[in-house]
This record gives sequence, C-alpha cells and structure tokens, in this order.
Amino acid sequence: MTVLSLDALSVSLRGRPVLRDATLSVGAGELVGLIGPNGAGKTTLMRAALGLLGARGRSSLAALPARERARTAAWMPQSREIAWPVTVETLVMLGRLPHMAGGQRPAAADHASVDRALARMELDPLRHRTATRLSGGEQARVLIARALAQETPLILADEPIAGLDPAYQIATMQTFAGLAASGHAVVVSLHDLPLAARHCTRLVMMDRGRIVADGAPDAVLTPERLAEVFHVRALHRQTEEGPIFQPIEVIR
Ligand SMILES: Nc1ncnc2c1ncn2[C@@H]1O[C@H](COP(=O)(O)OP(=O)(O)OP(=O)(O)O)[C@@H](O)[C@H]1O
Repeated sequence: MTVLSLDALSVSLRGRPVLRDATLSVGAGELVGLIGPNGAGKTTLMRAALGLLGARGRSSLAALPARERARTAAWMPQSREIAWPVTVETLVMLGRLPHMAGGQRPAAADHASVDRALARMELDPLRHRTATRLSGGEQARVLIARALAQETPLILADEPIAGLDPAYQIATMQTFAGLAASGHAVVVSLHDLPLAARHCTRLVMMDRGRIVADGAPDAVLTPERLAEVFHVRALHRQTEEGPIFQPIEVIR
C-alpha cells in the first residue's frame, strides 16, 4: 500500500532550484534512508512532501487537509530545539494532539500511546524530568518518542540519529526497522552510510537537488556513485552478521 507519493516535486529557493522533479512512492513496510551530501536537498524534499514549503509538482501528503495530514505523518525536523520547560511525558503527549478534539483531555488511549513511545525509546526513567534540562542526545530521543506517539502510518525524520551515541543510534535504527516491519512507512535522512546500508530496506540517493538512485542498499551504494556523489571509496562486505559498509578514503 502506498503511503506517500511524490510526482515531479520541485522547489526553488531565492530563484535557485534546490529540488528538481523528485518522483517517489513509499509503501507500508519500507524503511527508506534518504542519503546525499550536504546541501543535496534531503530536508527540502521532506519539507516539500509535508507541504511546509511551496513546491511545484504533487505530494499526496501536502494535498491532505492539515488535521488529516497530522494523523497521516509524524515529522521530526532537524532542529532539536525544545522551547518549553515541560516534563518529558508532557512533551511526548503533544504528539497526541492531532487525535484529540479541541480542549479535550488525554484519554486512556493517548496515555497508552505515550507509554508505548516512552518504552520504545527507553525513556521511562526520564519521564518526569524537565525536557529542556536533558542532554542533546536525550532530547533527540524524546522528540523521536513524540513522533512515535503520533502513531501515524508514515514517519518522516530529518537526521534523527545525529548526535546519539552508538548504542542509541543502532537502537533507534532498529526501532524504525521494527516500525516498518509492523506496517509503518518510515523515511529518514541520514549521513551515516554504514547504518543506512545495514538497517534501511531501501535507499534514495540525492545529489544537487535530484534523486540519482533509488533501490536496495547494495544496488544504490555502488563504488561509482560513492565516488561521484560522495567523493569517497568504501569497503563493502557481506558477512554472517549482515552487510558491513565503511567509507575509508576521500576521492577528489
Ligand atoms: N531558505 C533558503 N534559502 C535559500 N536556499 C536555501 C534555503 N534553505 C536551503 N537552501 C539551499 O537548498 C539546498 C538544499 O538544502 P537542504 O537543507 O535541503 O539540503 P540537505 O541535503 O538536507 O543538506 P544537509 O545534509 O546539509 O542537511 C542547499 O544548497 C541550501 O543552501
């Protein structure tokens, strides 16, 4: 089942094209890694897909009324600023707002969603702490939990694992993979190619505003594309422990 479909989505900012003819369908069960060098257009693609940026072309998500959009897609932006000194539990409950009628108090189902999201991100010990006083990585996990609490068919996350320690990076990718395996569609942008290769079911590679490759990680991460798009050489091995992928050298 297709959860997101983009058709020739294009964005120009200050007269400069930064997203060009992005066409993409994401289905339930997929964990899509959006990869590409700095400035390739990953954030722009996600923001245009969400309808947060004016774009030409079509996004099935941007076409939805605002409330339905919020029930369809959870969005975790790159900026991790938490503005209010509320508890972790309260912040995660904000993810439930699209499911509540105006002025309504959280129902049992909302509390249950928050509990599940906190447990998934191992945040139970922090649930009564003030969110603004947590470390950067802890705040990132809280914001992922808020997105999970929305319990939407689609999750879009912009560099969700940046700044997390290795254990939480792996655990978070496993959480996303688990959500995909249970029928969600997940799109994450990330710079960590080893984790992208290992956990994503599909990679979409961007370069200078265009999608230049889309497919299984092995098919996308070819030596030629790595050299041309990322200017690196990498070791790529299939092992009993799954694929091991490691950039090792810059090529200019
Ligand atoms: N408000 C803006 N005005 C003009 N240009 C912008 C604006 N926002 C982004 N851009 C440009 O659009 C291009 C794509 O940026 P985008 O943030 O989508 O890239 P990205 O792939 O997410 O990069 P990164 O990996 O560095 O986060 C960049 O060249 C950037 O400088």
